[in-house]
Amino acid sequence: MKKYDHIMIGFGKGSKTLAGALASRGENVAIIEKSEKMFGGTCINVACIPTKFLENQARISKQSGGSQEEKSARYKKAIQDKRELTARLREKNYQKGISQGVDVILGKAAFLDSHQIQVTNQQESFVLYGEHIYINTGAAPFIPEIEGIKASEHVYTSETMMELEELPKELVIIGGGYIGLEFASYYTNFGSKVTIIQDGNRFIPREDEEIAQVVYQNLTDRGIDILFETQVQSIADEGGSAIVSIRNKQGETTLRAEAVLVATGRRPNIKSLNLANAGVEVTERGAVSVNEYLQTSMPHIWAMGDVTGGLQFTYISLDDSRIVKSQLLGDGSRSTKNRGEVPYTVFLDPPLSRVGLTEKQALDKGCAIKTAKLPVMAIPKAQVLQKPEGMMKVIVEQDTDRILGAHLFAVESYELINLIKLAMDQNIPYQVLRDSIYTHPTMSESLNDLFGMIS
Ligand SMILES: Cc1cc2nc3c(=O)[nH]c(=O)nc-3n(C[C@H](O)[C@H](O)[C@H](O)COP(=O)(O)OP(=O)(O)OC[C@H]3O[C@@H](n4cnc5c(N)ncnc54)[C@H](O)[C@@H]3O)c2cc1C
Ligand SMILES: NC(=O)c1ccc[n+]([C@@H]2O[C@H](COP(=O)([O-])OP(=O)(O)OC[C@H]3O[C@@H](n4cnc5c(N)ncnc54)[C@H](O)[C@@H]3O)[C@@H](O)[C@H]2O)c1
Repeated sequence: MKKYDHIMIGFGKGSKTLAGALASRGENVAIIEKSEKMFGGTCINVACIPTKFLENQARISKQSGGSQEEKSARYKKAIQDKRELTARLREKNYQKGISQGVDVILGKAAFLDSHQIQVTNQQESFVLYGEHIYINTGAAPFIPEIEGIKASEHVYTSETMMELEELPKELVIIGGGYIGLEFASYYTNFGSKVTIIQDGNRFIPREDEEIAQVVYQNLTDRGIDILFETQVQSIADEGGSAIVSIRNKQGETTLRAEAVLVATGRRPNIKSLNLANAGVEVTERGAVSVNEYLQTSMPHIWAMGDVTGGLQFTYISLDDSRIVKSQLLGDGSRSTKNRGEVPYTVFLDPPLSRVGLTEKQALDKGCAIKTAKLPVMAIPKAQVLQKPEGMMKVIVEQDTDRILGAHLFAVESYELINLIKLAMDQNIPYQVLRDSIYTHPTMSESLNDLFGMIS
């Protein structure tokens, strides 16, 4: 039986980063990955990178306009180019692992006990021994129990949707979360007619209410229909389309769509791991149970990324690897409690970026606050970019002048939000951002005006 100092299960962001760091120090490291199409993990193959490539292509296509045939041709080309991009990145990730001295092993991993892992691929099945083990198996789409959902040929997940070469004329999206809204935005720009079905009664309920209202208005102005408190009863194929039967307060009706995207959340990938054999505990919600140092119930086994049931972002998996690395190679002080603010962006057009508290959250915590709002149309760079839609809002603590939250529904906000995160982490008072010199014309300079409106 081959023995390793470190075995990573899953070729995710956390694994590949940690594996490289350990291997470069002469440690004996293996990554086990179940699919050769997933070398490098979810992000580069079927998630962040391909979706953001399509997001960009969709905006370019929208600007080009033209007939439905031209739009469909551009869409098809974008899907093909996306495939090339992911193949290139996959190969690059594989080669990087190898060149760092990491053994990349193809096969599905399952625990036999707390150190021995059974690896099974199409050719063989064998056992490896790991002194230290890291679970980084990610998450998979949750598919709700809806009649006909599995049988329909027109139902997709985010992953399979990005392999669809024909631009759907009508797209129905089940779920109005990150994936649902992003795909709604891309496919609208490509030229599809999009309807989002949401089970709840509020639009992006975790977001600041005022900003959510502006985003909602923007999406509906772009022609996206959003149905609330609506249940999908069944899906049935008919004449090259899916017939989606829905029910809400208005009664029952059907929607016809060439494609139906299921975007109802992603659940940790633990099923095939046989965690019980290793004595690794699982949470009630089916994630690997970890403490703030990402240690599982077994002292030599850690978990990183989506499988821990926390925030599902690539940069969280990356930061998880820093937390584990700090225990293995550093002073062990880094933890999920001191990693700082976690910003995020929903890649709409314009993007919605956020860090920190909403106004309501700040008030509920009993904070005395000051707020400021700036319409994006007032920002010169937004006019230059011909993207004047949106709104920026910040929340500042009355007594300390600390920034508590920022909600930027604005072009290029995915860059700007990281600057505000830095200020928040470093306890920099809002006046510093207000009075800073920024290059012109940029979206950053809007911080002069935005924070200048705090009184
Ligand atoms: C459509 C979409 C768009 C997204 N966009 C963004 C974005 O813009 N920005 C962002 O930060 N995040 C985004 N995310 C989230 C991001 O992709 C994930 O949070 C991130 O990829 C999780 O990485 P990870 O390290 O947890 O594991 P993953 O990268 O998911 O890697 C897990 C790996 O484990 C393998 N595996 C599973 N089980 C086994 C087993 N038993 N044996 C061996 N191997 C196994 C899997 O095949 C997989 O390759 C997006 C997600 C989706 C679905
Ligand atoms: N830009 C980014 O960083 C980015 C982009 C895409 C995805 N992601 C990550 O991927 C994860 C998964 O995204 P997601 O959109 O699948 O999940 P999500 O949890 O963000 O949203 C799921 C939505 O589906 C709704 N829903 C659930 N069941 C339903 C049903 N039967 N009918 C109608 N609506 C239903 C929920 O109310 C919710 O609004 C996110 O948590 C996010 O972290 C990140």
